[in-house]
Amino acid sequence: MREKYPLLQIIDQEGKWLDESNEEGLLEEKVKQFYYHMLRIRTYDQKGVALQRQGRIGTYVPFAGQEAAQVGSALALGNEDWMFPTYRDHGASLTFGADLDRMLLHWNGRIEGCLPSREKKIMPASIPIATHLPHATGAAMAEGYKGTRNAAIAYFGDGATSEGDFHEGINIASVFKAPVVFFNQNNGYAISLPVEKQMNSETIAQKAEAYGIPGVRVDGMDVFAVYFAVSEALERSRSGKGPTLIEAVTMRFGAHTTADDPSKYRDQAEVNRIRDQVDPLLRLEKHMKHRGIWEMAWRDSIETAIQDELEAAIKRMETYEQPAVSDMFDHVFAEPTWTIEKQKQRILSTGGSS
Ligand SMILES: Cc1ncc(C[n+]2csc(CCOP(=O)(O)OP(=O)(O)O)c2C)c(N)n1
Ligand SMILES: [Mg+2]
Repeated sequence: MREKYPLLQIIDQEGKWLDESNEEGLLEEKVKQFYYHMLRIRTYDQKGVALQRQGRIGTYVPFAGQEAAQVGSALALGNEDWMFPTYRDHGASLTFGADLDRMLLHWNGRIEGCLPSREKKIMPASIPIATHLPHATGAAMAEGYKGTRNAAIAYFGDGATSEGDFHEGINIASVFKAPVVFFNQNNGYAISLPVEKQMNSETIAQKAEAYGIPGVRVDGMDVFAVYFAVSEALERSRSGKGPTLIEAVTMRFGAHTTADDPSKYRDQAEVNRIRDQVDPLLRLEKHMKHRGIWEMAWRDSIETAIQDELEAAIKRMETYEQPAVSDMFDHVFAEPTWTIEKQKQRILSTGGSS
């Protein structure tokens, strides 16, 4: 099956074009945009882990290693498209236009963080695995009924492919030719479970066959390959041909979440050893050097701007108004039940401090 679903790559590990005819491929500006967003979300991710370790935010979900998959896919989207991310895809959400302040409030456990953007159609991160795939199909079908050319993208991991919602979401999208792209990031693990124990299929892309849709396997560490694969799938869906299943083969460098210790189930020293060889940012940097479009001064200037942006946002998060303890009862049901109301009144009568 690996022969049938070969890994799509545009640049090799050393950043060189695999097919010389691509030379003229992407404009310098676009390449710099890829690098900028990958550096921005990596810096944000490093801060996220540090903030959690310092007790300044709650549990955090790192995505280092998956930047090319998240940036390449998000930048392929059109302004009016829908994004359905998981808890690990905040890098993709930020790249697509999620509000940084809201994202930080999300990690800080604030209700305001639940809606990532007011402008873009970015759904709140799905914590339940795969439940958002049928939602993405529904949003895409609605766009189809309205006769727009807008599409939806659903992000999900290798573990999500074992869920019933994966099957339901893709099957109905295929039957109705919904304009949706199913974007899988195969990072090799569902928490501690390696993908070989998750499924007997050699690839995730081949699962597309069961639904009668195209399956594409792409190197998730190659931002160009991801960008082209997702752009092509989106174009296909916009022209009424239905969904595509994309498997981006990637790697998570860190823990599943800050509450996880990966050394319990994988050789973390080995991950750290090969990290630099497979790092998507270093690969893009090498590519830019080959093309003669790498400037250290430019790299330093964007890094400073990113650091400043993040520090200012973190400051705003930390001075953000504290929620009242009784607020927790306001978001349980649209109309509170009498038990919820009673508990709320009890808290309020103690001054909201118990
Ligand atoms: C319906 C459901 N079942 C179980 C869980 C617990 N859980 C949280 S993350 C996770 C693993 C998901 O792995 P994968 O789909 O590969 O995504 P990754 O975390 O690697 O990005 C599981 C089982 C959940 N959140 N939702
Ligand atoms: Mg996974």
